[in-house]
Amino acid sequence: MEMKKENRSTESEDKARLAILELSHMMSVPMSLVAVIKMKVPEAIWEGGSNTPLTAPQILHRIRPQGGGDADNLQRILRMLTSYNIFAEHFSQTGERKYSLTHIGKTLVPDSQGLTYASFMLQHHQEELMRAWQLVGETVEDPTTEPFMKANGEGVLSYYNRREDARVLLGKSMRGMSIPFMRELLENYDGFHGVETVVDVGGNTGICLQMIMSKFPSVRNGINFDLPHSILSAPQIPGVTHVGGNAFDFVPEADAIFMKGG
Ligand SMILES: C[S@@+](CC[C@H](N)C(=O)[O-])C[C@H]1O[C@@H](n2cnc3c(N)ncnc32)[C@H](O)[C@@H]1O
Repeated sequence: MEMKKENRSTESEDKARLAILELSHMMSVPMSLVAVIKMKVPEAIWEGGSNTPLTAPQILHRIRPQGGGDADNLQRILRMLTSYNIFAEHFSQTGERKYSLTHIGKTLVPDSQGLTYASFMLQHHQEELMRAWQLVGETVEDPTTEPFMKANGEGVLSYYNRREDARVLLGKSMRGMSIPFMRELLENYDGFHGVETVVDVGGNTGICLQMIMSKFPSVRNGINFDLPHSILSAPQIPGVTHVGGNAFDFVPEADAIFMKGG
């Protein structure tokens, strides 16, 4: 029997329903990604560059050599992340599912310098930030206090000031993201020729400044300017002075200002 036209959904309505279902489950993607990073699944598969496709029990054996764990649940997580192109799925002749890393998955494995995007993912999904995200609507309904403060009983600056582990994670996440980016940028940009003093506003550990100065010897003075808590863990870098302050109040003088966000 033919359905009445008004009861039939259009193709775009079908797509809309699928899209809203996917959005409703979106949380499963970052949470599963964080879980596999914490369990060191990408390193277990990569194993020094072999990237050999492995079954879930084989991966479990590598991450838990002492035994235990649930391979079926690990496989569920791997299959879901495969649909987001983190892992590639391979079928053996006996029908077993095996998993290797895609190019995206490989970004979660530390390179020869220990750099990885895994720290960036962990930084953005730490418990205190996740609690604040649950209150994002309050920025509209009651913007008098920032969500981080409402959720955690202290402001974000005080949190990073107090928690060295959080500062270290932030530093690692910035390095993992910024060093590959800066390598690429400095290969193609030569605007620092002849410049003597550069201030990096929001420079965090000062790594971008260090890379600029090693490519452009004319830059003899680097000023790494960041909020006071951020420069607490900044390492000593020859030629770089770490200055604490708020860019909305002042920015130290220099020949050139550099600024790069995450
Ligand atoms: C996303 S990180 C970028 C770090 C670095 N530029 C990089 O690309 O690796 C942003 C930095 O800006 C700093 N920041 C945020 N607000 C600031 C302000 N008002 N004044 C100075 N620094 C600030 C943060 O502390 C943090 O280190």
